[in-house]
Amino acid sequence: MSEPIRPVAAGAFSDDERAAVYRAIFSRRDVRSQFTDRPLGEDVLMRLLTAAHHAPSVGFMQPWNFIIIRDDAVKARVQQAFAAANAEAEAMFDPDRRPLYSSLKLEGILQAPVSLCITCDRSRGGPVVLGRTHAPEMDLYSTVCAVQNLWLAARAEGIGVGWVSIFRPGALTEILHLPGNVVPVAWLCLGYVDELYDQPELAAKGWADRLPLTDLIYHEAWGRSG
Ligand SMILES: Cc1cc2c(cc1C)N(C[C@H](O)[C@H](O)[C@H](O)COP(=O)(O)O)c1[nH]c(=O)[nH]c(=O)c1N2
Repeated sequence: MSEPIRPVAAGAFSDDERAAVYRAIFSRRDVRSQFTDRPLGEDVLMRLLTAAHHAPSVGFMQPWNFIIIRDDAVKARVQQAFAAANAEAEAMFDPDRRPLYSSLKLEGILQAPVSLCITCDRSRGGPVVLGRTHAPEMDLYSTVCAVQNLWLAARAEGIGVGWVSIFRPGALTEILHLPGNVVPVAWLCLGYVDELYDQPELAAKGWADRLPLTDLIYHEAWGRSG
């Protein structure tokens, strides 16, 4: 049943509102080690999940599920899965970069009070989904939009989020008993933070710098700068 369309004003936000949106975008960080012990309640978690659930999705497919993990035993298994994959990853970097890589903390799975696995159900909506017929990966992209909504809402709530992706294929599927049609898109560590880096931690620690935006903009076709 479709509802009648009720238009809402679509003008620019007030200066303060706009500043708040950009502040969330620019001060959002990937958090690995600054989590405090402050418990994360159900109310705020539901606000974050509601923000995620309002993300755009291909054909309005809403392919996501949110698996909330508070159990230390499950977190411990995931942390072990990280450690196994991270040891492999470390060995793949050039020897001259390896010491720096080893010094980086790349997850806070056991420190964060709550973890969240955001999944993508690739079969939701059936085999033909508006906008996805020629590009099946659009459901995965939609799920990433949900992650980003949550990440920004969390920043506004004073909650840090850390995305951990250093897992062997199938590790999260096995630990979380995911069915075959469901892909684990993001393992997110969540917890209140008192402080954040003022720049990406990987930049602060000399791993990578932010690329100049002007180098990334082309006009009309690939490679044509203004
Ligand atoms: C898809 C994906 C996957 C990962 C990440 C991000 C994204 C988007 N990031 C966080 C990443 O390192 C971080 O976003 C960048 O370094 C930029 O820093 P800020 O997010 O601005 O703090 C990340 N960080 C980390 O320490 N371990 C990880 O496994 C991952 N995995």
